[in-house]
Amino acid sequence: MTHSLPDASVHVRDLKKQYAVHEKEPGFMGSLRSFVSRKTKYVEAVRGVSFELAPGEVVGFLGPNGAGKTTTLKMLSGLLHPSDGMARIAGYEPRKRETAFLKQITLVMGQKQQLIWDLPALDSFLVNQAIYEIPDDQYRATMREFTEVLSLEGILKKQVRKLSLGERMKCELAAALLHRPRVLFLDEPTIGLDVNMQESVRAFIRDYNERYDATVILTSHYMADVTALAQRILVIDRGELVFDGDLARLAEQGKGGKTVKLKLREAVSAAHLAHYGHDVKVDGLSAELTVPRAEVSTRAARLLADLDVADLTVEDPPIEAVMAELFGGGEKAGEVKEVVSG
Ligand SMILES: Nc1ncnc2c1ncn2[C@@H]1O[C@H](COP(=O)(O)OP(=O)(O)OP(=O)(O)O)[C@@H](O)[C@H]1O
Repeated sequence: MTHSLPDASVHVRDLKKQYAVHEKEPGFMGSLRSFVSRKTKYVEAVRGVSFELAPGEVVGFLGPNGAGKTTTLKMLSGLLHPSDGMARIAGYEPRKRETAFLKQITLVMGQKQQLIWDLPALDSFLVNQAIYEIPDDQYRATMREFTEVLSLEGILKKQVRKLSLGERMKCELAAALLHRPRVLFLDEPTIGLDVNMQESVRAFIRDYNERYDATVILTSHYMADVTALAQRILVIDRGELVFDGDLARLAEQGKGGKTVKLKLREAVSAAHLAHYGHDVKVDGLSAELTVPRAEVSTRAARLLADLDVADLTVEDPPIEAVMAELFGGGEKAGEVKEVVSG
């Protein structure tokens, strides 16, 4: 399909967001005291993030809880004003929220809904058609396409409140993309969905990206979403970008070594395999063990020389393991500076 569409590139330079949080001590006296001396905390949620995305690029935006992902996406879609720095999306400055900009983007938040609860999804679609001034023929064509790719037949006329979570999420995505935006900010679009539904949502995003050459920034706690869709990964930690590169390079950041998988012709005990590596697992004639990254070739050569091996493969650890190793799986909030203003 050919398009004469505007450039869907994303430029972000030194973007920052500081939240001011006014604190109040508990109880009535606390309320009174807060009239006299208000305690304000500043949360440095995003601390100078820079990156560029080419049109049509799909990136996974990862990081531990509270790292600043949602805050960044809200700034890029113009919902939040940055405290400092610059963003340019498809040639527009998001903070201005110009109509032409809003027609080029969408923000989908898996935990928030935009569909009207008591009406069928179709009614919300018509509202969006009016808001985004979608011509009738384009609306019909997009509806046909989405109905097929997302299997929406039969659910569009049901009250949204009566849909399952997965059905509702499919309608949410359709509503959010009905105006055919070129830049997609997807914040946990598959959260809470079962594995099959996650796969349908992924297939839809992939199809949309290919059809419209859309640029996509995707956050997800399900690494399968990221590995299935993104060529490039951005990792944010405590408000700062700590990694920008492809998945394989991210896997190399882990110190946990590589996984060697073996198919053996003769059974070998786990204790014996422990001479070649750690985290040994044996299941009949299949075994796996972890070996240090720098010694993969020498250990593999020793395994092949010493044992009756039918097949040997070397794999990077799953990306979940790398992320858990990098961030310890713990929660990290933005850094807090305490200031008292009277
Ligand atoms: N409205 C707000 N006021 C004050 N602090 C906020 C506000 N929104 C977010 N924060 C704080 O800013 C930091 C970044 O939050 P953000 O929601 O952007 O992180 P996240 O990476 O999306 O996290 P998660 O993966 O848990 O959704 C956190 O410390 C959070 O508590």
